[in-house]
Amino acid sequence: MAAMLVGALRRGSGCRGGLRLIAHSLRRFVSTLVVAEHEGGFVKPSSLSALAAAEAIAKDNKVSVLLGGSGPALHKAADHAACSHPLVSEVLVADSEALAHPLAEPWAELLRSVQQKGGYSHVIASSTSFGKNLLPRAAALLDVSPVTDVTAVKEPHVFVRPIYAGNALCTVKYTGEGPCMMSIRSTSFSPATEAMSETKVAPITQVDLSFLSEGKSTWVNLTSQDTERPDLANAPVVVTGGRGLKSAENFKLLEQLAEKLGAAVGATRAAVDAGYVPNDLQVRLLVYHEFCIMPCTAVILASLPPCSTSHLLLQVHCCLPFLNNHSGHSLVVLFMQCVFRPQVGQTGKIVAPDLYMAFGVSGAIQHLAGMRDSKVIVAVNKDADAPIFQVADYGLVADLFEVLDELLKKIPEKK
Ligand SMILES: Cc1cc2nc3c(=O)[nH]c(=O)nc-3n(C[C@H](O)[C@H](O)[C@H](O)COP(=O)(O)OP(=O)(O)OC[C@H]3O[C@@H](n4cnc5c(N)ncnc54)[C@H](O)[C@@H]3O)c2cc1C
Repeated sequence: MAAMLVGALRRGSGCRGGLRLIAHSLRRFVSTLVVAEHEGGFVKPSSLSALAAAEAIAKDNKVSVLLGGSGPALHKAADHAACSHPLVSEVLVADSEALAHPLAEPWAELLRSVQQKGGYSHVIASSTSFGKNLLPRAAALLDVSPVTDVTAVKEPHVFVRPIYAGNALCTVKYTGEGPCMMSIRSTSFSPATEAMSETKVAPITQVDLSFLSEGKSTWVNLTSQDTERPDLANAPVVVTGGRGLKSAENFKLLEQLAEKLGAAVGATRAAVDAGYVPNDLQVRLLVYHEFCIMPCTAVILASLPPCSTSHLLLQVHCCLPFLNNHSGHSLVVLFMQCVFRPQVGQTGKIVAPDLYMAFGVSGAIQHLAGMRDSKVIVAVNKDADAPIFQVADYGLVADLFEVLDELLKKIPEKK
């Protein structure tokens, strides 16, 4: 129906009043599927931002929330989703062990199936590691081209997204067939703060998962370091150090400050590469079956430098068609080790905390791309011409070691 209406609009048939009527009818057919992530029985803040993006598409958007996983936490999160936003009209729950981990393969199948049944005009996921991994794969299955990293919605099919490491913003119009699949930068869409009335709790429906087949990838293990520090991506205060810190020993001063402020610690790529920052090591082991691997390809995969999960998985997915073309062996096991770094920027995390403090950071565009949306930016640098001062709300031209020393003396311990 919506496609027919678009056709009529494109042909320009009818009088202006008729067109207005058609455009009005078209708006009524906006319906959105939000792929939600959850943790500890609650929908994650980044997915609540995806709901805010759905509202930006149309005030009368009919929103379905898709949640997957298994166990009581999933059902608790479904209850949360059902009353998380006034536009949510239904919550779809996919309860299966196969969806308990963020493996793109079964999730992409799920998304394709739910989309084909629901015929949504839009599908939204957050630009998290999971969303970035899932969306292109699901879009390929549905034969559409996704719009990624959307920061603003101008019209239902017109979006703003950053290009050139966030140095420019471009407005793009999605002209493809439905659905319009998009990932959004959660820092650009504030989740609704008003509580929903109890009468507006959306119904929860179980998704039929009979189509799920045994996939080619299996989740084996995840080990991660527990830390009491807030997660870098969601922390309200971030304290970041750059190459100006000069050593891993000095970086500990920054950690002491973060401790006192209850802040997350970030770093520039230069500081990470110089080895100033302890890495949070996470090891993810994936097993890929049924395709062959050429020795030279194995070398490429094994020598990947430490990088973010999404970056690493993207590279592996890019290799898959190549691997499949060289069949000959039936089982291949790839051990992928992924180091999660506290790096902020184009190739690191995108953050937008209430307070961002940068010590000894020059402000390269690749770094600014990851933090320029922070509400208040404080920069300490001994070079008055450092580009970081162009985005800073408060800038201090000073030796960072003197400033850190004074701050550590004056700020009381966190209770
Ligand atoms: C494709 C690509 C992707 C990239 N992605 C990222 C990314 O995601 N994140 C990222 O951060 N970078 C990224 N980079 C690297 C980026 O270009 C810069 O090299 C990096 O951000 C610089 O880090 P820095 O500011 O710590 O170091 P520098 O540029 O060396 O700056 C150090 C600063 O410390 C100051 N300083 C030194 N001593 C003191 C002192 N005692 N007191 C006060 N100030 C002092 C200096 O004046 C200087 O301004 C990327 C680069 C490329 C090519």
